[in-house]
Amino acid sequence: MQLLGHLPAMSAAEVKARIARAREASKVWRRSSFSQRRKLLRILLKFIVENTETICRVSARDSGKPLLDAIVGEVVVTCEKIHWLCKEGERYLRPESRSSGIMSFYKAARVEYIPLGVVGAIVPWNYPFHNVLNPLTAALFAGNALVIKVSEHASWSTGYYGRMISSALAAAGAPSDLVQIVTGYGEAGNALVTGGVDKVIFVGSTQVGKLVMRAAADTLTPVVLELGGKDAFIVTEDADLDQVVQISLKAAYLNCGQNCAGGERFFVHDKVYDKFLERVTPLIRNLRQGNPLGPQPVDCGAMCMPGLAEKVHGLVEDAVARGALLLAGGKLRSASEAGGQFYPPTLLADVRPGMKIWEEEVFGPVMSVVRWSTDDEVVALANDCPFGLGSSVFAGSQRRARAIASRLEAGMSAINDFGTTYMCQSLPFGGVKHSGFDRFAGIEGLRGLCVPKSVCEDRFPLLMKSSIPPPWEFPVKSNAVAFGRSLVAMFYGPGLIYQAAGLAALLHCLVFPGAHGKTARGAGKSKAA
Ligand SMILES: NC(=O)c1ccc[n+]([C@@H]2O[C@H](COP(=O)([O-])OP(=O)(O)OC[C@H]3O[C@@H](n4cnc5c(N)ncnc54)[C@H](O)[C@@H]3O)[C@@H](O)[C@H]2O)c1
Repeated sequence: MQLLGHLPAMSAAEVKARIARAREASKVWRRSSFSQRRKLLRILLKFIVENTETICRVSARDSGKPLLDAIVGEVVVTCEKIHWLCKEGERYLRPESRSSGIMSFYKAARVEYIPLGVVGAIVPWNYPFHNVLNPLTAALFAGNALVIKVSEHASWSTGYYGRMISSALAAAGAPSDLVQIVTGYGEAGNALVTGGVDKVIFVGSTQVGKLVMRAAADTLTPVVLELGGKDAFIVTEDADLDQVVQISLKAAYLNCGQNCAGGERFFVHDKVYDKFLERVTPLIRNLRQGNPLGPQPVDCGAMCMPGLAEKVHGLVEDAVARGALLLAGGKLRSASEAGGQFYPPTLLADVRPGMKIWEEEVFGPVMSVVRWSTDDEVVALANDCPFGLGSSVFAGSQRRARAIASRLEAGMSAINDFGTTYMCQSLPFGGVKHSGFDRFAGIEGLRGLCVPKSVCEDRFPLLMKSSIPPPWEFPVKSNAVAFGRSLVAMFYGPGLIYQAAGLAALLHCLVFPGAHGKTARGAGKSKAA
């Protein structure tokens, strides 16, 4: 809650000017080779590896997260992404052959992945470094320019990160205007959506996602919506509790719970419910919270967005008033008293439908525990939620965990683990229901930053070309329809006899153009017709 500096709240005109600069740069970069793009990413990667701690300290100062959370959530995932793009990105952006079907058997078909041009990204404050590098690395690798609007709650760090990006562009010989960072409020974000970019990747709340989609409709700008989440974390009676306990704490309290794909709803089987609570309660009560840049290591840091601690506390109070058990945390201190906006790691047991916390995204350090006893029941409880981003299922048998996960309404499922679908950068990231649609990251997300252009050409140009068959030439002949019917029967008829009859009828049409009435009967003509 201290002033770090000032940055411009850009006007719509300034945002448009940034898009125009990016547009010019994109015209150069779209012709770059994959090896040039890899060179740029490797320069970034080298800088990140050599300056990991500084990157984390800058993120901690801007967002209040502990350094370890920054290493895991900001640096490791970014390095993993760059590594994946360099290793496999080209394979998925090269032209891809496709089958040409029956009628076009003499054609070669393929998809070419053409850079979109200028990608616009609007991102939140929870991971100031990764939220910038995530769209940046993919958009540039796919041959685009990027205009990125960072959050008004985490803009200061873009000074350092922006210098890193500019230096990397210069060192790689890429156009200096290829990446434009926009600072400001919602109006600047709106100007980006309506300012003529070729696609918008919006990462933020469901509420603002709807505004973005509405604004994008005017210009028919495609949008990817990566919205809120309220992930289910399911524990069966035979799960390995030693493994589950520590992972569940990370799922709930990493980055002080400010994760879109964070564990919020912990469904624990009746038979191990009390044991689970006995194990996690003392650990949660003993988590150390404080200044992430102080002399002592801390387990939990601060909340970033002003007012978020009050909002989280409101949800906890409502749950307790409606019968939930408060087993740890749950006390709100003022920012001046606490030395910042801190909300303690909180544990609620016996959470049930009807409480606000059952439905609303918390986006804070609260583990809500729910009791269940049959697999059908837990699937129904987990799916009783407006969000559907990530999920985790822990069971003694991987088969049972997989069976439960397959029934969850979620974009991602980690089996006997948490968050691994995000670490595997070849996988698409995204949700269902109010968590948004379309995918960012992974093969699908990378290709989504391109126009998938369909191309079809002659497979043997010297031997065979398209020509209009005589019955169909203008003016069309009287046997044109009979010829068409024969063709359909020959290619798609059910069985060889039917197809042979079609071929005979087709030849008859060609040899006796005037005798169509008799010849086509029976071949390709249904009884009803
Ligand atoms: N699914 C994901 O990948 C993902 C990742 C991180 C966070 N989130 C979600 O983000 C939310 C928290 O972030 P937040 O509070 O910054 O979200 P937010 O929706 O308030 O803001 C996100 C961004 O949108 C901008 N914005 C605000 N009004 C706008 C408008 N009218 N037009 C265009 N842009 C506008 C903001 O300035 C900010 O940069 C949570 O709901 C969380 O679940 C989702």
